Amino acid sequence: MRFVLASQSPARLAVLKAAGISPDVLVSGVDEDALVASLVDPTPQRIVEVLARAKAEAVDVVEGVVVGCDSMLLTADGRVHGKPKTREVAERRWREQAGTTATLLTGHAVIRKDADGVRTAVAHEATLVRFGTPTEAELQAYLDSGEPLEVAGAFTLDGRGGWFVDGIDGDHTSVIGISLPLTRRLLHSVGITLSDLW
Ligand SMILES: Nc1nc2c(ncn2[C@H]2C[C@H](O)[C@@H](COP(=O)(O)OP(=O)(O)OP(=O)(O)O)O2)c(=O)[nH]1
Repeated sequence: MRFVLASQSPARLAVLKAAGISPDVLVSGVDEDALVASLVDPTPQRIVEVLARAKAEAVDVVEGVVVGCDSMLLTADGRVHGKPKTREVAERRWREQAGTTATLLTGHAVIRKDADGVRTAVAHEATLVRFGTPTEAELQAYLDSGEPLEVAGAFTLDGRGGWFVDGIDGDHTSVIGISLPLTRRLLHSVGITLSDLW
C-alpha cells in the first residue's frame, strides 16, 4: 500500500523510516497562517488538527494512505507558537519558556483512499515538555546554530535542543513531529494495520 507523508519535515521522515516505513514525500504547500486566520476563535488543539488535515488533503494522491501533521507549542499563558523563523523571536521564546513546562501539540490526519472511497481520521497528541535553563552563553550558542529558528517551539528533543529538555511526560515521537502510537491508532480506524505497511 502506498504511504504518503504530506510533510517537508526531515524529522517526520526520519521517525517513519526508523519505524520501518519508507513513505513517498509530497509537500502540501498549505498556507498555514492564512488557514489559521480563517478559523473563528479556535482552540490550540483544533488549530493543529485543522492544519494537519489540510496538509493531508492538499497533496495529490489517488490511492493509498496519506499522513499529515502539524506541531505547535502551547505555553502556560495559553498562546501557541510555531517556528520562530527569526533569531529575535527564537531568543524571546527561550527567555520566556526556559525553566517552565509547556505542552507540545501535534495534530495528525490519516486519509485512506481506495476503491471503497475516502476515509479520514484526525486527532492530536499532547506531550508535556519541561524546559531546562540554558546559560546565557549556551542560549546564544544555540541560537547561533540556527536550529531553534526552524522548529516548532524553538527546540528539538533529538537535536541540540535536547540538552535543554529536562524531561517530557508523554510520547517523544510526537514531540519530534509524528506520534507513532497515535498514527497506529488512526491507521487502525481506517482499516490499516502496521503489517499492511511493513
Ligand atoms: N528533529 C526535530 N524536529 C522538531 C522537533 N520539534 C519540532 N520539530 C520540527 C518538526 C517540523 O518540521 C517542525 C514543525 O513545523 P510544522 O509542523 O509546521 O511542519 P513543517 O512546516 O516543518 O513541515 P510541513 O508543514 O509538515 O510540511 O518542527 C523535535 O523535537 N525534533
